[in-house]
Amino acid sequence: MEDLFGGNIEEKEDSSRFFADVIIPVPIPKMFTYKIPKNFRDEIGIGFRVIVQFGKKKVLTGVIAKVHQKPPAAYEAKPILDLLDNHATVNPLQIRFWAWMAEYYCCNIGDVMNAALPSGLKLSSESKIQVNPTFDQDTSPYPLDDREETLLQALANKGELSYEDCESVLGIKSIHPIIKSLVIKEAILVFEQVKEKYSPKVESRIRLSKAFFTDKKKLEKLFHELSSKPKQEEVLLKYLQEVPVYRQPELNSRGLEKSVFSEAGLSASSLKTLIKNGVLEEYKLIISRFQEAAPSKEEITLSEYQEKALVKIKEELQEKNTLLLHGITGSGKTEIYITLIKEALASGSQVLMLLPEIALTTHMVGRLRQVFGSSMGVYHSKYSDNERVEVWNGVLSGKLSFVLGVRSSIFLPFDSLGLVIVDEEHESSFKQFDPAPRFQARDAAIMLAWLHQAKTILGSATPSFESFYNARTQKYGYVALDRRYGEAQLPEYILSDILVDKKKNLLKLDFTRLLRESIQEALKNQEQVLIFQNRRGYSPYISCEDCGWIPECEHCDVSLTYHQFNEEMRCHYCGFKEKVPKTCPACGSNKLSAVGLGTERIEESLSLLFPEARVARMDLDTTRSKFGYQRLLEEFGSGNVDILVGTQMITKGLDFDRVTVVGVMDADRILFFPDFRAGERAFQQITQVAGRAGRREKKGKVIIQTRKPEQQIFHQIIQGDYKNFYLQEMGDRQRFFYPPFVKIIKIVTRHKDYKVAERAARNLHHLMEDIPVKKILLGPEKGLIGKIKNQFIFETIAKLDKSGNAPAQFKQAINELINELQSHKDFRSVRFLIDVDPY
Ligand SMILES: Nc1ncnc2c1ncn2[C@@H]1O[C@H](COP(=O)(O)OP(=O)(O)OP(=O)(O)O)[C@@H](O)[C@H]1O
Ligand SMILES: [Zn+2]
Repeated sequence: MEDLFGGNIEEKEDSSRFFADVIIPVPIPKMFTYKIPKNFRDEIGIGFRVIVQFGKKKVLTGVIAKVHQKPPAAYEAKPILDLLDNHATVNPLQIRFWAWMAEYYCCNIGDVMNAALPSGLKLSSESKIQVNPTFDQDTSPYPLDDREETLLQALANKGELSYEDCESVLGIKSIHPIIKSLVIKEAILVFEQVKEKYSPKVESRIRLSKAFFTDKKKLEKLFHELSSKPKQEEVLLKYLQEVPVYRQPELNSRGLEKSVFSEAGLSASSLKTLIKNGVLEEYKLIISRFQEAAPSKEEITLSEYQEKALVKIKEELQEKNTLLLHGITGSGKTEIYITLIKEALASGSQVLMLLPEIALTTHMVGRLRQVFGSSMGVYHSKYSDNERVEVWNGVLSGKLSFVLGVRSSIFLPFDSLGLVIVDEEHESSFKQFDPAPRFQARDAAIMLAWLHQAKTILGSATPSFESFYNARTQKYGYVALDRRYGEAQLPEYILSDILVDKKKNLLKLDFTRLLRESIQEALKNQEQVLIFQNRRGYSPYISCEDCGWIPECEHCDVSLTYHQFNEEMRCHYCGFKEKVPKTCPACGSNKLSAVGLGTERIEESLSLLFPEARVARMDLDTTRSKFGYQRLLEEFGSGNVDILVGTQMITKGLDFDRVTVVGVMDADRILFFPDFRAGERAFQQITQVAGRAGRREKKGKVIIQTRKPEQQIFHQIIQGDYKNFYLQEMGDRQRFFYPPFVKIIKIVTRHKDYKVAERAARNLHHLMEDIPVKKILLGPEKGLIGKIKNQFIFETIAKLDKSGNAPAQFKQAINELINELQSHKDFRSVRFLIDVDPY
């Protein structure tokens, strides 16, 4: 940088130069050393955010990992351009955690930083800027200078500006100090992608106009006039009844939510007239997600069994750091967590509770909010970036000592965790597949807890085999809770043979007679039904009855899924879509038929079979909008829906009173999936969805449709015989070298040219054979899906001996091999991905 920081003067002071190692959010496997300008030297420290130049033009936010006096040997250190904080935004424990994650999951610490920090905390030349909707210049305590005002004006006109736009608006080169200042003044928000743009929730409210509010006489006169207009009078009376402004004048400024009037059945046009005549006024209030909510007083009393489990948990945690709470569906694990969280908070520790994305419902949030009020933060991926920044800062300032969140909440700036809870720990969505870091949030949470010397509780009705294995080998503590709370009993299971019904002509629209009759019965009793099929869309594919042609994605090696709703064929891997062909492009036949079962088709069949029932569907396609999932749950909860069809979204955590029948449409599909965990997953998914039935007095019924009812797994599910199922599967895993007996690392090679991808994968494979650790290498093989988004995919699977440091050695070696290969000109554009524990 020119002489922004008085470069000339610094030259003379060589001996007192200081340097900082900075983590920057780029996929490069190291930190960069920058020079600390003299004017920052006393203020800067580990975990502070700084603005640095990277490459020729880029400006990035980095985080300081280390301050020292050693200049880099290979390059001339550039100066840090600016300091964004006057305190650490990231604490040293987090930096250790990031470093651990980068090493364990074979990625760059910059990738971890990128995943960890919300984009609002990462100002860069790629950032976009918007006005903070809650900013009000008239009431803001911070005056703006001319340039800031110009920029704000431009933002107000344009809606958003890129970093470069900001530079050209003001005609200057280094825009970051101005942006930084506006962020501090809370006038603007920084974001990364357009979809993140923050629009706050606004509520329309009504209050009494000043003239009437301050002058009682005037109001009396008004009532006199309104006596001939009873509807308007009614509206005004309602307001004064809800907001007694004469007894408590301070209440008027907040007024009353507008919807209160319509909900009370009062005339909307009268309200409008009163506003027009200046009696009432309407204003907009921005609703924060972080409303002050006071905990409610209500105390929970644990049942005898819950109490026993609690005592045992505490006992076990005296010795063990991690504990598996194996409590059947509906056993009341949540209430046990609540008691433990309360105790941890009372002792001054922080608490983190992780839930899978789709289990983080209003219901769960509401339940915990009742107990913990606004000292609890909620961290959800559907929240805007700005809301995530608020939670981050809440944890940093100590305002939020308890966070309930999805997998990314492990990155929040906790500094004294005492307890970490991972609920539904078996859930596969704790694993992040793309992009790097490809971490398993449950495993990472255990590491995080260890760094804090905190305890971890893993909870599930159907534990993952890894966790159960760790419990059986005494690495984890173990507490079982095998009784449902209250009077509720486990449901009755019935296997329904699809082939038998088919032969007898009893199969109608893919429903066996038993399932149809059970649904009918439930409907008659005004009970609710869940139908589970883990496949969205109408049908997995369509096919020509004459020549067998199947439409495929142009960019991926998969067939297109038929979505009847908008008459489209869609690729579930890259989003490619096209209209459904009228005739077969291969042979011209017009006999194209839908093959297989998706949720859309089941929804349609249900409407045909039960025309009087209200049917709804819950899958990725119906829950894309921010509140889509929530709305469906509310509809179902309030009884507006009789039958809910869904993918694995309906298997998690739902706790509704009136569900008595659960149908599993096609259990074989889950069971015969080509993956070593198919059995484990089938056990988990079927048990979990079954667990939604009969959670109150009335016993539930679960009907499993299958073509192979003799399969042993079904009988183990029915008997709740997790242990024997586990033992049997573990025998196979040991014989065929699968986790938890070995460590698996998957190495993926991708390139747009098939030959190049294959050759690179082969080369790497050969090189890996020479890594001197005990291992089995499988591959390289075309991926299960051979091409995604025009990139051909080859995979090698390494199975490593878990003992000793074989995995660590292997990881280090592959990183080096990949670097070596990539320096070869043929392979420069090949992408190699390493996925540690890829399941
Ligand atoms: N001590 C208690 N007092 C009152 N109600 C309770 C108590 N314990 C549990 N419940 C109620 O029992 C039901 C089941 O509890 P909860 O949802 O915590 O089960 P769970 O173990 O999480 O089940 P799942 O694994 O199926 O989600 C809930 O409606 C809950 O409110
Ligand atoms: Zn595709």
